[in-house]
Amino acid sequence: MLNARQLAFFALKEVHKGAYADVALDRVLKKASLSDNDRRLMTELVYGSVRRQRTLDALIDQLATKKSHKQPPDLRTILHLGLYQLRYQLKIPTSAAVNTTVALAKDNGFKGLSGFVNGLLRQYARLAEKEDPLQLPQETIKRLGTLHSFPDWIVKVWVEQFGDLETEQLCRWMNQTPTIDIRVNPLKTSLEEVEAAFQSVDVLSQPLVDTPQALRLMGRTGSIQKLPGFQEGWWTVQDASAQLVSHLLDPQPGEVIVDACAAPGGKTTHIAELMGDRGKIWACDRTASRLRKFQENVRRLGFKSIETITVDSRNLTQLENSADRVLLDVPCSGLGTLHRHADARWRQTPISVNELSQLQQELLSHVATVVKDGGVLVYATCTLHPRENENIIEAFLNKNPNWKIEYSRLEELGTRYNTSQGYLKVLPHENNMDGFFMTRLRKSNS
Ligand SMILES: C[S@@+](CC[C@H](N)C(=O)[O-])C[C@H]1O[C@@H](n2cnc3c(N)ncnc32)[C@H](O)[C@@H]1O
Repeated sequence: MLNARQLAFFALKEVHKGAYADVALDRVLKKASLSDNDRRLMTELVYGSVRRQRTLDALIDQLATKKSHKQPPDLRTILHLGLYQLRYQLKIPTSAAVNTTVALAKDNGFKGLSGFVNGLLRQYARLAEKEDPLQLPQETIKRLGTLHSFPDWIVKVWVEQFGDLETEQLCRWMNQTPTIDIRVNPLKTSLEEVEAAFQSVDVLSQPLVDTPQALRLMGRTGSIQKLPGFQEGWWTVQDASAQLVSHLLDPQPGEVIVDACAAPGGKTTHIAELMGDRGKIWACDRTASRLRKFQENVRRLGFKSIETITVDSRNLTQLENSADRVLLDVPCSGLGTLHRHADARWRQTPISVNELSQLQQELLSHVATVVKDGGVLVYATCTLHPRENENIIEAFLNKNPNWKIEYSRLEELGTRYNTSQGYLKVLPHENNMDGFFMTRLRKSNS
């Protein structure tokens, strides 16, 4: 039977061929029969090695005569696995980390290089007894990028916004294991009832400030969908900061709402809850497969007020001037949720950010035409990049003098967020929630 490290190696090979880390991990896990402990170890090794890739490569560059990118790709992956355990999995004894990595090398075509693997890992372990073996560049961006394993361009975007100190806190935060928040459906149950149901299966949870329907799960939960109340539609998994978005929209019973980028429906279903399922919600998305997932969620939660439209919302002509409120939760680079996707930091690039920013601009300028005179539009992203946030809103307001930022609702949502200039920014290192940007705009009554 294959062990957790061997399976982690298979999954990482897929990732290095271009697969998403979660997809590769799931595919390998489905075929394996591992104990819970081994599943956890494998998951940690795959996500950790992907996340810490830059730091691990820097160590190989230092400790081997051949640079990391000149090593055979599979050998580099094996070294990542070994170094990851030595550096970040301190509960694993050094001898176990080294010996299992040497065995991996032997079993996967590198018998002749097992001595090299052994030597490199033992050298790391020896140096680490005295001080951190990682040698860091002087220059701030490269230093933070190497130490915390982020590409320079992301560190630069953050240093320009938050300064060196906060960027370091943010990088550390994004390397943590993510927490899980749920949103309780008040049309079916209460926070107290869900807390008690979770307690009955030894899962602890706690309410959060500013988001009245949120519970944060504490410790191990096992498979989320098996927790009490999921099938019954009592709750939905949604980070607390994403819950703030629909509170900012503040939809009222009986209104017409358009959610222009709706799938998989986290915010649409929240809107339906806030409206008591009374009114009409048009949920639009251009990706049919994501809308199918959306419909499953709507069925589970049991809402009648939601109707879906498969459409590119840049051509949403049928709903012009029809909505009291519009939510535009655009596709974005996700720099506020990097902790949730181990490989996301390596997938995005300055070029993808430019493309997204173009799409966001087009979506905003068209979707604004769906709002009635006097109506509201909330623009939201889960990123921390001004090109997708402040710059989009500033350019829109400059071109559309009949739209203004509405400040009052921002303040009502809680004072612990950065709300300068009318933008509510959730900063993970300060608020301990996913990074988000949101703003509420109102169209004049012309
Ligand atoms: C950030 S996600 C939305 C998440 C969703 N609001 C939620 O809370 O579950 C962005 C969505 O925009 C959709 N999308 C991307 N480009 C689009 C377009 N031009 N028109 C409509 N939907 C689009 C994507 O398919 C994706 O589902």
